Amino acid sequence: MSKLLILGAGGHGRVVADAALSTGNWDEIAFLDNNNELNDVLGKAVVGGFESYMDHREDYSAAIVAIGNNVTRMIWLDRLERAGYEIPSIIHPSSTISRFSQIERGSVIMAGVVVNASARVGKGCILNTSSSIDHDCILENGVHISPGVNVCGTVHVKSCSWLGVGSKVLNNVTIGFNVIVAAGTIVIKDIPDNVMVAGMPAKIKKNLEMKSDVGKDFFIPASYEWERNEVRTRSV
Ligand SMILES: CC(=O)SCCNC(=O)CCNC(=O)[C@H](O)C(C)(C)COP(=O)(O)OP(=O)(O)OC[C@H]1O[C@@H](n2cnc3c(N)ncnc32)[C@H](O)[C@@H]1OP(=O)(O)O
Repeated sequence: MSKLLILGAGGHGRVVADAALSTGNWDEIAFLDNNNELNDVLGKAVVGGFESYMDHREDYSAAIVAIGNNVTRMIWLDRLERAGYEIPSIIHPSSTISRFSQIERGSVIMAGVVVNASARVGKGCILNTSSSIDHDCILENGVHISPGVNVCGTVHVKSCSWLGVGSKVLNNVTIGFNVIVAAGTIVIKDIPDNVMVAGMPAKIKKNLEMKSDVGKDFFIPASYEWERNEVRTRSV
């Protein structure tokens, strides 16, 4: 029997649960959430707070993190992996994912998403509703692509960056680590690490700090420093 534990029973957690149920891959789903007023979400049990994750290891073989904040999501994903949970990727059946793309564990792909050939999506990413990731793109770990975003071919988005709703990225651009691309922005040139950009074309609006004790290396394991040539020749 396949049982999935979802960390986070908020709006994003409900969408992840819905996508997981749509796959037909899970016999049972339950949530962990720190809101102790939640007992039942979408008719599924909330079986404890986040910190109780070790207690459920025997009952639930697989777990996924449904937390919107990129850094927090990656930290919890790491804890679950270390605890021995299987970390699946959840891919909504109405998405169109190229057989020549690669999706790493812990990533969730919502309804209406398109991922084209030779794209590579790292660990713990969110590809939100009706976004598109075109050929040869590299999304490193912990990236969030918001609803309606279009990423053209051969774009590289580094770890923990967030592309806001409806933003668009032109071909061959690199977006740095821990970047926020504001809603509706058009990115036409490379963006450095740790900034928020907005506008058409994108301009830097502010510098950002990584609000976490863990260093940048935590988010970019060597295995995810992908070479573009390797991406073009790999298939699932
Ligand atoms: C399923 C789901 O719901 S997934 C979630 C999807 N939601 C989103 O994608 C929301 C994205 N959020 C945004 O775009 C927000 O505007 C944020 C996160 C960028 C705001 O970040 P903040 O750091 O709070 O920025 P702040 O509001 O201080 O604005 C800083 C500057 O950027 C500008 N700015 C902020 N957002 C935008 C935007 N979308 N377009 C143009 N300019 C913008 C502000 O006007 C301000 O400009 P100024 O300094 O010239 O006055």
